[in-house]
Amino acid sequence: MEKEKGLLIVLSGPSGVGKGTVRKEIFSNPERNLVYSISATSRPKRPGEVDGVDYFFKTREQFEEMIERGELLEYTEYVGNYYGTPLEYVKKTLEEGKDVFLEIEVEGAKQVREKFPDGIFIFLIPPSLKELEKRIKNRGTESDETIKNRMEVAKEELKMMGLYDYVVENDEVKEACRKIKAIIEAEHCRRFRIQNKLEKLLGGC
Ligand SMILES: Nc1nc2c(ncn2[C@@H]2O[C@H](COP(=O)(O)OP(=O)(O)O)[C@@H](O)[C@H]2O)c(=O)[nH]1
Ligand SMILES: Nc1ncnc2c1ncn2[C@@H]1O[C@H](COP(=O)(O)OP(=O)(O)O)[C@@H](O)[C@H]1O
Repeated sequence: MEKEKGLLIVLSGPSGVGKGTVRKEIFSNPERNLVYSISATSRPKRPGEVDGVDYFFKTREQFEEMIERGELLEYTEYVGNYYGTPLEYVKKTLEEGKDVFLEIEVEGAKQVREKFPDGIFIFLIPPSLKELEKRIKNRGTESDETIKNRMEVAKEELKMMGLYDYVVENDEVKEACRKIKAIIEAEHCRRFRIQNKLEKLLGGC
């Protein structure tokens, strides 16, 4: 019987909603079959970040070469830096039957949808716009003007919600992770129910 392919899971949502936080929590205690796809970026490495762990850090020139060689599943330019998903790793890992998890912003997610319509697209939302603003403010050093711009961008990003399969509220991080894991589990059951039943019935043939 043909080997089951893994699922492609895309976690997306507006800037500041907590995508990175939720993803790190999920991978602090990952499911056996779930792997994270490390993105490439041209943004400078932050203190504590490790090349090949947090990102594959590239120069703009190196990143543009990757684009030209068709090595990226999707990419975007976000706040002045490139971000993209290496295609080969995703393809190979799905073929091996593992689930691949992407944590990317909305433009990239749209491109993935076109290439992998069977992916599971999960959109993370804040409990409220006020809370989103608080998170963006808490995160860093941005001026009031930038925060206003960020909020306008975030409102546009929120409008993309309708393109996703699932919407999960990130109120409590642990609760959001629990819901995401439950979605992945449910999708496995739904998609592979028939194949699993068949294998059970015919197993050993
Ligand atoms: N399209 C796309 N977005 C990505 C990728 N990797 C990370 N991102 C997004 O890029 C944005 C900026 O990430 P980062 O510079 O690490 O800063 P953060 O705002 O602290 O998460 C976040 O919204 C990430 O989800 C990728 O491979 N493709
Ligand atoms: N559920 C939550 N409750 C409160 N604060 C949160 C929650 N999730 C994330 N945050 C905080 O919000 C800020 C933005 O989170 P981050 O993961 O960087 O967002 P994103 O990756 O979507 O841009 C961070 O300061 C983070 O600690």
